Amino acid sequence: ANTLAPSVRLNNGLEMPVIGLGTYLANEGECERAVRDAIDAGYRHIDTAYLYGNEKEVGNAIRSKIDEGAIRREDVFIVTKLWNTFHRPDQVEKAFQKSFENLNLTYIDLYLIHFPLAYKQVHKDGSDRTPQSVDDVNLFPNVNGRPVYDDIDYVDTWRAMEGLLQTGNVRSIGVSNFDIPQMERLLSQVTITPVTNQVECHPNHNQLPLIKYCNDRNITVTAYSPLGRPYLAKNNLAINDPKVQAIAAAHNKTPAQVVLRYSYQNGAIVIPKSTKQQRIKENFNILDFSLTPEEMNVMNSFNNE
Ligand SMILES: NC(=O)C1=CN([C@@H]2O[C@H](COP(=O)(O)OP(=O)(O)OC[C@H]3O[C@@H](n4cnc5c(N)ncnc54)[C@H](OP(=O)(O)O)[C@@H]3O)[C@@H](O)[C@H]2O)C=CC1
Ligand SMILES: O=C1CO[C@H](CO)[C@@H](O)[C@@H]1O
Repeated sequence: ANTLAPSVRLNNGLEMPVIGLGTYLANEGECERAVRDAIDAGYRHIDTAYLYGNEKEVGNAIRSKIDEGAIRREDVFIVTKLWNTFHRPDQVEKAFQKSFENLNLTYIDLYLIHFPLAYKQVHKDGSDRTPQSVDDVNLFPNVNGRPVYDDIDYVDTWRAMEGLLQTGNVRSIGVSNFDIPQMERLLSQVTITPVTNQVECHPNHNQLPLIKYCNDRNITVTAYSPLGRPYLAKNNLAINDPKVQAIAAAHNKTPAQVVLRYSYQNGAIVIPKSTKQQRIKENFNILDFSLTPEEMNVMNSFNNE
């Protein structure tokens, strides 16, 4: 059997594995196999979202692994997210229910507010009709390419998220893409503290102040785009840099592993996405080495804030 990643204890007492599989752009036909490969490689945490359109495939993969006897439901941590068009408090349960049905997994471990901003809810057919179901909603309402926002306070959305815990269908709730002032405002007004804040986090955007802010309050930070999305070909991306290649060579690791290890050593949970079996394994294999303080300093130099 594969070695599993350790878990962190969340502020509600539940445990969340420190490495998860990302699934944004894990498309139809490849997502299910990638999730199965990840379970085989030792991953016990999968990150999806209603937005990604692959919740059914994620659920199918997990159920097939449960049916095979490879895992039990309680061995895996499944995360999905509330999209921006469903922030109205009376829409939150409906949107959750849709994700819950798509995943079809007895319960969901963690449900996140995907962004601290709301989009207006309009029908995807372009008419003025009120959408009758979640799948009727245009996920990117826009006028001439500009998003159409709705004036809904994320504090009100959060209170509806709190209500979901009563159903027993979701065990933890959290947020995503919240900055420190937004966290501060949320925490000052609500009773249940988010278990995590999932944010963009990699050497070029290392989020050290946010990690400290959250960890001081017993909130984990989940690092999304932890490789820095190499396909966007940004300048100065750590994963492509000779200094990172040298650090990797010194540890007999790959640049991707060094980049993931860096955010992990900074205290973040990492959720790299890959649909390639070899990379899925590679990205998981970051727990058997550590970066020295000098190497961490080199990695810190990529931060561009
Ligand atoms: N809450 C939010 O708003 C957001 C959440 N997320 C979540 O975080 C996850 C990860 O972030 P994501 O944006 O996908 O970006 P990542 O930083 O994880 O990069 C993924 C890209 O890197 C490639 N890749 C994977 N492994 C390696 C490797 N070892 N070496 C070189 N290239 C590699 C993948 O290609 P290939 O698949 O071909 O291997 C893919 O193109 C998402 O999938 C999603 O679940 C992401 C963005 C926003
Ligand atoms: O989760 C996500 C995946 O990436 C998308 C495109 O950048 C984001 O909009 C979204 O937050």
